[in-house]
Amino acid sequence: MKTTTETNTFLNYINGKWSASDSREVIESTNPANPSEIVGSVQNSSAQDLDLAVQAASEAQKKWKKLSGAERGNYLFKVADKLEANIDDIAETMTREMGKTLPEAKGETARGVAILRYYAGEGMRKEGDVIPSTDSSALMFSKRVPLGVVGVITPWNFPVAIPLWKSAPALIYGNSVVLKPATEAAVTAAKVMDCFDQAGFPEGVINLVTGKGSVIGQGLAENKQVTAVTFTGSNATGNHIGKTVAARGGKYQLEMGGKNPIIVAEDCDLDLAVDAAISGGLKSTGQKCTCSSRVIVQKGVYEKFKQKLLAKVEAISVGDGLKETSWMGPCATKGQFETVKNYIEVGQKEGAELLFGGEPISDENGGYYIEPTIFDKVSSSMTIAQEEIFGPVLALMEVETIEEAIELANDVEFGLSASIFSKNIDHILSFIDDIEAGLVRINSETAGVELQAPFGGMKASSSYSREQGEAAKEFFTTMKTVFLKG
Ligand SMILES: NC(=O)C1=CN([C@@H]2O[C@H](COP(=O)(O)OP(=O)(O)OC[C@H]3O[C@@H](n4cnc5c(N)ncnc54)[C@H](OP(=O)(O)O)[C@@H]3O)[C@@H](O)[C@H]2O)C=CC1
Ligand SMILES: O=C(O)CCC(=O)C(=O)O
Repeated sequence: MKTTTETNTFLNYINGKWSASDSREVIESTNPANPSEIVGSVQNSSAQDLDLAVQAASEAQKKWKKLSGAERGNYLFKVADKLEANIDDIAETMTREMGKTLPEAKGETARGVAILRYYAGEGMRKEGDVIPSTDSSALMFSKRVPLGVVGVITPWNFPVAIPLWKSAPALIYGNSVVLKPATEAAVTAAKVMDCFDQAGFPEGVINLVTGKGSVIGQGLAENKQVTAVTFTGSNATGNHIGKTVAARGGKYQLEMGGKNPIIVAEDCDLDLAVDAAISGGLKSTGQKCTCSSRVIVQKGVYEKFKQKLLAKVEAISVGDGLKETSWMGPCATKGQFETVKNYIEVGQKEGAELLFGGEPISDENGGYYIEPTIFDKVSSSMTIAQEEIFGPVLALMEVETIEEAIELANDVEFGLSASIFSKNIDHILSFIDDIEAGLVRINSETAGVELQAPFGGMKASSSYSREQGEAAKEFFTTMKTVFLKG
């Protein structure tokens, strides 16, 4: 990877070459556990840089789509090997850049390797169906074909997995890619891109352009040569991108927020439910769109659940994600830290009872740490029960019945993931039927995504499309229906 090593500056990757932006400006990416440490600088790219990348991608796609699926898959297998070889460096960079603990960062990078291998294999799978024609002397079949250039706009919370679960399927189905990663995690993205470079990917097939969302992300959304845009991030940005791409007739896919409930029924294994609330709600400092943020507990076990939860949350160690002793790292950015503090204040003002935590943790390096926080007596109309906090905050809500629990669980604008802890098959079946969520989890935490299964939400969480697994084919290809007669 070409970096100017003295300053640890990372370049754009356009048409198979590492290049500086014509703006000659860089943006510093800092460590949320130690904000005075600069992890690296990335290019503050201009609209002209983006144009070059889109042109390169458009040109390269013409040859790339002509390769067989197996040939494209071989390239992805090579990238997977490079990523695996660099797992320690990339995971450490991720921890230093966005704060996630090192074991979580290693797990995510290993997931990236598995994603690449899964989609590499996809190059050998079927790309259409034979459909009987009413004309007995004709052959009729459908054939999936690539879209063209795909714009990939990604957030900072999964800086390896999300760029890969969008780019790998785009590539295997014959598209070329321009990736615009979140600025807060762009150094990690540059290191992932280096794996494509080391694997000898043909020039222009995948490109990286870093810079401001309002310039590079917006530019991808507006550019008519970019046939499709896939996005994960906030609802405000996602909805804006959706409108922009739709207005020029492009295809888009949006994965956005969640306000995921976990229902704890009286008949469940309470210890399992407690562990799931903690793991699903507080891992990654609550910065997952699949995080549990509302814990809806049946009256009969409410007090017992609360005491068990408190005992375990008290034992959570917060600190630099690079330290083995840290179970929970800092918030990823100063902005995120301020947002979470603000939600905690609003929760108290609106009458929720602060049961545990709620304070920033002072630290000699000025890291963006917040105590794991539990609110009691939360009602559905409160802001902390409605809006995505993206921080280590759990809201406890008490209900009498499972019907009431499901109604409460559905009383939000989001519908990404939802979980129930119960041993009662009737409760479980009505939960599966009535819950408004794309991911329905029984006796398991709300977070946790399997790369071979469809991923996405209902209501405001997604644009009704699904990504990952076989579902990716729907978004990253279009269909030809061929009627062949001799
Ligand atoms: N669903 C999820 O997984 C995620 C949800 N969020 C939610 O979003 C909140 C804010 O986080 P934030 O990082 O600001 O999320 P954003 O949605 O603003 O950022 C996500 C991506 O979009 C880019 N972007 C920003 N503005 C535009 C634009 N006008 N056009 C095109 N692309 C753009 C960003 O670039 P740049 O980084 O340069 O701004 C980044 O690459 C969080 O508190 C959380 O609630 C955040 C991350 C992931
Ligand atoms: O839970 C996961 O593994 C993925 C979550 C996710 O996609 C997100 O937070 O953006």
